[in-house]
Amino acid sequence: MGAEVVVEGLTKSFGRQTIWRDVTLTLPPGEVSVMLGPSGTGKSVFLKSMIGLLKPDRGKCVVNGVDVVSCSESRLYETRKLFGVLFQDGALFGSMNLYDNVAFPLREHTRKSETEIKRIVLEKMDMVGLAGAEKKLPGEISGGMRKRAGLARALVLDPEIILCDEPDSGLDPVRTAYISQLLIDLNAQVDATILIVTHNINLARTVPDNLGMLYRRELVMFGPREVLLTSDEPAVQQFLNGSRFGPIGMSEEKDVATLAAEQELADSGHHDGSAEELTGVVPQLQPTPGLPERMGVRRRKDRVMSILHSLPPAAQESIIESLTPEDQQRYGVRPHMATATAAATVPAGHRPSPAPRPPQAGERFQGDLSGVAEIPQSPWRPPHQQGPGGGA
Ligand SMILES: Nc1ncnc2c1ncn2[C@@H]1O[C@H](COP(=O)(O)OP(=O)(O)OP(=O)(O)O)[C@@H](O)[C@H]1O
Repeated sequence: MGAEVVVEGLTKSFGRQTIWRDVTLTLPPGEVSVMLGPSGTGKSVFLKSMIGLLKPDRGKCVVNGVDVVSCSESRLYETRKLFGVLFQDGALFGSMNLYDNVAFPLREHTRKSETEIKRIVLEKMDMVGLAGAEKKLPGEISGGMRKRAGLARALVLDPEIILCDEPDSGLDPVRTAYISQLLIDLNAQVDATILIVTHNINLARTVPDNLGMLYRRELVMFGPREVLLTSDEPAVQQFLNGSRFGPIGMSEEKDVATLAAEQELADSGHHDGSAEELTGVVPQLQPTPGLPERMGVRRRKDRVMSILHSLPPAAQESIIESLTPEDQQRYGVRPHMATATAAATVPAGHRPSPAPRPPQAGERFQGDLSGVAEIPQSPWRPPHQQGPGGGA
């Protein structure tokens, strides 16, 4: 199973420019998470900070008990071996064929024989659908194949955590769908913790177990995918719909006058440029038939049900609806109970419309929804309730 990554109060500036501040989140072991955010919000900087390539000003990023922000160079070197990274452009060596590119970390960081290296390289190239392409040079293959080769290279040291920087960049929608499926299939096979940064909405809607968004130098939210996908936060809705109308502007947030002018345009029927008004939670991608079941999904179910009462009602409903009738019975929940409970706890005339604001990073939903779910014996506890060494 992949490692848990606990990020606490992480803050990063370049000179006087704060990129993001007080980022706090936990990547649950073996689950797939996506970090969304408009261009330039510091998603790549976040990934680089997690592996110690950039030094945050404050905060922690703890992996297997080691804080990569403050640890010694030698511990950082060791801890980095737990990570496999797919950089935005694949970061392949142009003069080496794919075989040598994928073999590179093994030759660099291990003492394995060439026979053993060959076995591993061929296995990983097969996993990413590149069997037979070993002799090709990066310049001779498509962008999608370069991403796959980058992923194969990220896998050779059997990482516990895989970081993917915009795996969809430069790919058409069909190739993006293939790479999305590949990421789910890889997670099913290796059970690694995966964090993907992207601004691709389709990937964000269909791939992850958890979704977060960086915006205005902060983590707007991070949690089970249903929280962000049912959020009525204007910046989140605008981003998910790829709309010009909303608080996110061309290069920064908009002022009140611009927002009012936009509202007038919208009211007069002007189209906002978005392709479609998608709302809600679409089904998550499943591993290709024949591959193992994703263990992360099983663990996530117990984990999410243990925090269900802290989530906004719309997210709760979506989670409850995604359960089988047997699971609903096992957890003691039924459809519509979250919204009914929420409505019952708010005085008539003061009902939230349409749903209360979802919890921000580090903030809990304020409604009285305790007792919505009864959790059977589950080893998972939120990080702040864990003792030393606690985990899933
Ligand atoms: N080494 C650096 N020195 C100074 N500024 C930097 C450095 N690296 C990144 N930045 C700045 O940090 C900000 C965030 O950059 P980053 O590449 O992380 O954004 P992003 O969210 O990944 O964007 P995109 O989605 O376009 O890839 C940008 O303003 C960038 O110019």
